[in-house]
Amino acid sequence: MCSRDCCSGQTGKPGNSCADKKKGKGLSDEEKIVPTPQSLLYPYEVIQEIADFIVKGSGMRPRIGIICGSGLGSLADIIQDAKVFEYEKIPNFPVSTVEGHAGKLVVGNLEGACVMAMQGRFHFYEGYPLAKCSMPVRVMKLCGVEYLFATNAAGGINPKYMVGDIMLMHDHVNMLGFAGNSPLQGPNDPRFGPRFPALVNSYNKDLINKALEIGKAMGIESNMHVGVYSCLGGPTYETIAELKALRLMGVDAVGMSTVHEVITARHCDMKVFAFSLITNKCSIEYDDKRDQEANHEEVMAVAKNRQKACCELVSRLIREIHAMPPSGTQAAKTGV
Ligand SMILES: O=P(O)(O)O[C@H]1O[C@H](CO)[C@@H](O)[C@H]1O
Ligand code: HPA
Repeated sequence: MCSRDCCSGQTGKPGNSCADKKKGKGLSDEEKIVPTPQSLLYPYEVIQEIADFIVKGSGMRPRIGIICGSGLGSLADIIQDAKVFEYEKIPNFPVSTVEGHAGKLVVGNLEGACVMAMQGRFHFYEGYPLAKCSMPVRVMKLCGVEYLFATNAAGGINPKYMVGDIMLMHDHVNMLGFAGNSPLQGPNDPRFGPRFPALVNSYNKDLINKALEIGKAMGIESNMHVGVYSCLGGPTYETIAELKALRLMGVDAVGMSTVHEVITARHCDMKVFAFSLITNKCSIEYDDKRDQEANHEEVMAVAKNRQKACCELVSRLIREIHAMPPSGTQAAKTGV
């Protein structure tokens, strides 16, 4: 008997079990054109298999997960005693298709803490459903990760933001959610989290405050902000009218990622720290004479220039977390 929501109560009917559907047997025309709900793409057991592969393959049980934004892959290069998994070699893992996203998962030690870092994330515009884009966050959870560090390259809408500044995210506007899309769409598996997760206080205030202190100690406080990020579907950069609308909504920085990862992390009760590296200023006036069209080469170049500061911020924050006692039972597990 299958316990999944998609076929519970249907066990007596040939062609209606998950196994039959996988084999493509007995589907009506109507069923064939109905898309699979997002949450059924990666059932708990498949996520568990991927997590087991990583924990066994690395011999480590990470406590902190890092997602490297465009051009910020060097965050994973500073990990020591690293075990590197290419995405192609991880069972059931998607592949990275965007320049500046190497497609490697790095597990090792950073500032004494065991971490796992994604050198390459998955975006909606690559053609992946949101649940697939954020599936690695659930893998992190089942590996034992308590803290998600999500980083991104973003355009600065707040006129005070300069190229190279760092914006600590304290909230988001989920534009893909406004359009009716969510990584949590479909039957809910309570082993991950509740049907209706709350998202207020998603971005851990203690970690934001610690990061601000670290920024001060690094002498970059005037290049650091706390603000609101919004994710659009991409791959086009925004029109001026869209940027004006986002600014009216209180958005400070815009990108094409992170929000669905944060939603997935909060659903399974991970603590979240996220920041945007401002790689370009978004022009929100039609008569702006400056040549400010966003482009990915510029995004990558700015990220490369600022990677040292980003690495230092992440390292120092991880050092502080490592000094704190583990909060959950998962984290209390050491070794494999
Ligand atoms: O959000 P990350 O992955 O850092 O990348 C940002 O940079 C790319 C556009 O230049 C988009 O993918 C946008 O989301
Ligand atoms: N818009 C959307 N995504 C981005 C941008 C931008 O201006 N810069 C980097 N990623």
